[in-house]
Amino acid sequence: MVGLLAASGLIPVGVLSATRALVDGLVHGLGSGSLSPALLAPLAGLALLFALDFLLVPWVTYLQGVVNERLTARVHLLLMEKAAGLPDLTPFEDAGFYDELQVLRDQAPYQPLNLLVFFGNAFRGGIAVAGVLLLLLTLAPIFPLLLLLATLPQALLTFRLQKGVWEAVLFSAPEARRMRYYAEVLLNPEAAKEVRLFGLLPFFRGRYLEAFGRLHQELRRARGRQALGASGLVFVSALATAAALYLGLRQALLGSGGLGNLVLLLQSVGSLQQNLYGLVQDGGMLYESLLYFERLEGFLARPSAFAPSSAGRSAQRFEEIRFENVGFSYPDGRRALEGISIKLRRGERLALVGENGAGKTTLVKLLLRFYDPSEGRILVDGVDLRELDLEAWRRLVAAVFQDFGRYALTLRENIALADLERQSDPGRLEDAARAGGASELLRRLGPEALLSKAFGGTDLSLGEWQRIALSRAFFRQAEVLVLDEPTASLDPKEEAHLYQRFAELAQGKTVLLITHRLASVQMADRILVLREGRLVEEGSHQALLHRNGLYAELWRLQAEGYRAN
Ligand SMILES: Nc1ncnc2c1ncn2[C@@H]1O[C@H](COP(=O)(O)OP(=O)(O)OP(=O)(O)O)[C@@H](O)[C@H]1O
Repeated sequence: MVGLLAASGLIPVGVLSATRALVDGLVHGLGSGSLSPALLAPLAGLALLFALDFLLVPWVTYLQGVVNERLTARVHLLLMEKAAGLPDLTPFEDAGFYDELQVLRDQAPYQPLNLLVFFGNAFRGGIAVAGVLLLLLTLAPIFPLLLLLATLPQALLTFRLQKGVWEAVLFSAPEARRMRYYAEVLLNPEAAKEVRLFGLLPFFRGRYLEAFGRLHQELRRARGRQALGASGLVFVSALATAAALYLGLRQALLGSGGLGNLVLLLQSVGSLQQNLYGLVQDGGMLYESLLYFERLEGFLARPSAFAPSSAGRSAQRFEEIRFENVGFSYPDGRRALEGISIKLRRGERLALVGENGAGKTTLVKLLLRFYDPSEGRILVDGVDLRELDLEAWRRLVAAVFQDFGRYALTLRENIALADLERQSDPGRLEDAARAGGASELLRRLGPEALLSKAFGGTDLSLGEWQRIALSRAFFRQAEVLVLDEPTASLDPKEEAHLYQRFAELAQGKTVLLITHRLASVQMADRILVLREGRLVEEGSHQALLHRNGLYAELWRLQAEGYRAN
């Protein structure tokens, strides 16, 4: 590609010198009535050069296309590997991280192409400019100097201002992100029902326009500065061009240079201006692309807050997990847990109960080491979780999260994601589906049913998706089973079924069950009651009822609802 670009950069120089030879030959043979060989050679040369120009363009485009596709895929892969490869969730708490990721992701489809196209153009333009200047040097050194004066300051200024526009784009990243979000609310199916019911189109449209107004103003200012600055230099440019043309004309009139030289000079002014200006434009865009790749590099080099995990001890099984005076604040300062000390023995079934925002999910997030505690420590058989091999530790755990994933994959894949090494084990798939209450679904749709409307498959109800999520957790035969509101979307029959099967399903596993349905916690060996991040009660169902505290109050409230009639 570089070779082809260099060749095409030399074409304008070839055209200029062939034109000069043509004009000189013409002057020489004027009146002879025949085509002399001195005319034929430049003529053929010109024809060849034009043809070559045509020939090179599609090949350069072809190569740029091929390299672009690969480069774009590579950039996306690097972003995916970085974002999903970070072991913790802390980066997602940081608006700067989001911004950075969004800018990098939004521009990933075109910055690689920009890099290639603008590098190509700038490279070709650079060669053309250098060639034309060298050619002018054969007339007299003053000519390239004057023409440079006519064009270079303008070019440099434009380049400097282009940087301003790019910085404005970066600066306005949060606005651009908001615009994108408002548009997505209206364009994506998730909010389609509420958008229609509540008539939200004008609201989100208005929000979009507000964000657009701010972004647009910023960009317009930067662009205005660019245009204004460039017009300021127009006099310098005109004077230098006039001087060069005057000198050339005088030389021609004095007979010290042929007519060919004058034509060369006239054409060079146009060619230089065009090429140099193009060079600046392309150089500016190239600079922008390079800034993108610089940011990408910075993002990829972003260190993780976590120490490398694979260096740690690899837990295969455990006897006891202990929270020692654990406290945790989210990176935005929100206090979520305070002074938690609990012990969880192998095979024990623990229920976590408490009002919304009490810290139940946060506790699980710490157990899975999505975050590290702000105070205290979590010990697995006496070893700090931070010193364990993180991957090995997580392999011991299966979980159904409140916001479980719904993947646009087949039913089988949706379940087998929890243990991809066993994904082609049909017996295991059936067992997991049975455990999670998805047997009937599996039978009705078949394992290869695609669960996505967007890709031409089918969709499920929320409760059916929850059964899939449960089956996924059971597919991974883990030591620890975390269930965060696992029955929130299940019908009463399936919920009852699940808890009837619970003893069998949880056999040999250590279970952490978070639920607001207190009827289901009775099967736990022990119940922990959290309130505002603190552990306020602990014991069996009976013991807690007896105690007549928060648990008993919540229990009575729920029981009354059922007893009312
Ligand atoms: N990413 C976050 N950043 C800041 N604060 C958060 C974040 N996630 C949760 N919180 C806050 O931490 C506290 C505990 O939240 P958590 O999700 O653990 O509650 P929970 O007991 O699971 O509640 P629920 O019953 O509603 O699921 C809440 O006050 C919540 O607002």
